[in-house]
Amino acid sequence: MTPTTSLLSPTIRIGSRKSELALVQTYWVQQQLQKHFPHISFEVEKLSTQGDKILDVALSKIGDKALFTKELEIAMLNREVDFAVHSLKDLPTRLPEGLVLAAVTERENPADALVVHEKYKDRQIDTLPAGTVIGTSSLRRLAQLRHKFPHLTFKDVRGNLNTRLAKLDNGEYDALILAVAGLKRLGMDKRIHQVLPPEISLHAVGQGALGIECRSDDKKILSLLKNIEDVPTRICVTAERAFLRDLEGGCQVPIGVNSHLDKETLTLTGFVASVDGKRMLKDSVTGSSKNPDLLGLQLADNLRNMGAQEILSEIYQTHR
Ligand SMILES: NCc1[nH]cc(CCC(=O)O)c1CC(=O)O
Repeated sequence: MTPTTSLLSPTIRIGSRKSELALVQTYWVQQQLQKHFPHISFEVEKLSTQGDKILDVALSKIGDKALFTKELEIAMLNREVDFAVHSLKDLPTRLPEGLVLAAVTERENPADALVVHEKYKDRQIDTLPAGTVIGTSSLRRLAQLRHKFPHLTFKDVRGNLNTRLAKLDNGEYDALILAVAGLKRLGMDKRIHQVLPPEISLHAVGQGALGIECRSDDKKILSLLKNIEDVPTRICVTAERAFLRDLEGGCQVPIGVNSHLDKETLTLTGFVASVDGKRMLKDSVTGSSKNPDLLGLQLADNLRNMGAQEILSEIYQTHR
């Protein structure tokens, strides 16, 4: 593609959250675009979202799913920024009128990682002693780990990655479950003690991928962003997001996925669980990668037929 640029082309403004991880991700996107379009100038506008401000409330108790994205979306609709870079897993499956998921970049390892306090450096997730205090703020991680390891103790943890790791090191927690992707992007690979396999932890929808959102009528930005789209990642996350969109209701729910693309064949695995981890419904579907939405909907249907709706309705009643 030939860069559409001239001396008169205005600076393109990229919206980002202010957190260290968000900025690393946004600067990476800026750099990729800069390689494709050396004559365009890109600048990063740092905005604070509700999720960056409310740090003392459990994420599962804050109803708003657009916690980490709303302020950026308002800025796009107000034409204060041209597009926004998100961790795709923080981007709601339904976007506001006038905005689209313009590009999805190549996914980092989407798995969850176990990070341990020094005193457990010789243990793995399945050899941690009873009562070990695990920090997580995700109902998905909580339900899956309670299901497999009911003898462990779980405690909510909030704050950015550095804050969480400090709370681990000072003994407030014995271990944390964090995304491999976030740790890697911040250069903290060394803190990854164990990458949890899908049999233990299915990841969040979109985990490990970046989602870039822009105004649906902005043809110039849409075509610019297509240059950094990763097609295999787009196929996987399209199936994952269709699955979640079809099942989720008004609040955070214990839902996880795994997708595997082999040439033209996509396999999507997903679960819905009760928060206590006692009921766990899991299934897989396989089909053509040409219609990933369909696979997501099929998997949601299968889980509903297995009784997912009952679990979800209970969660909506008690967590509201
Ligand atoms: N909700 C927090 C969040 N949003 C995105 C990431 C990093 C991983 C990713 O890009 O999926 C994290 C941290 C975590 O889950 O440990």
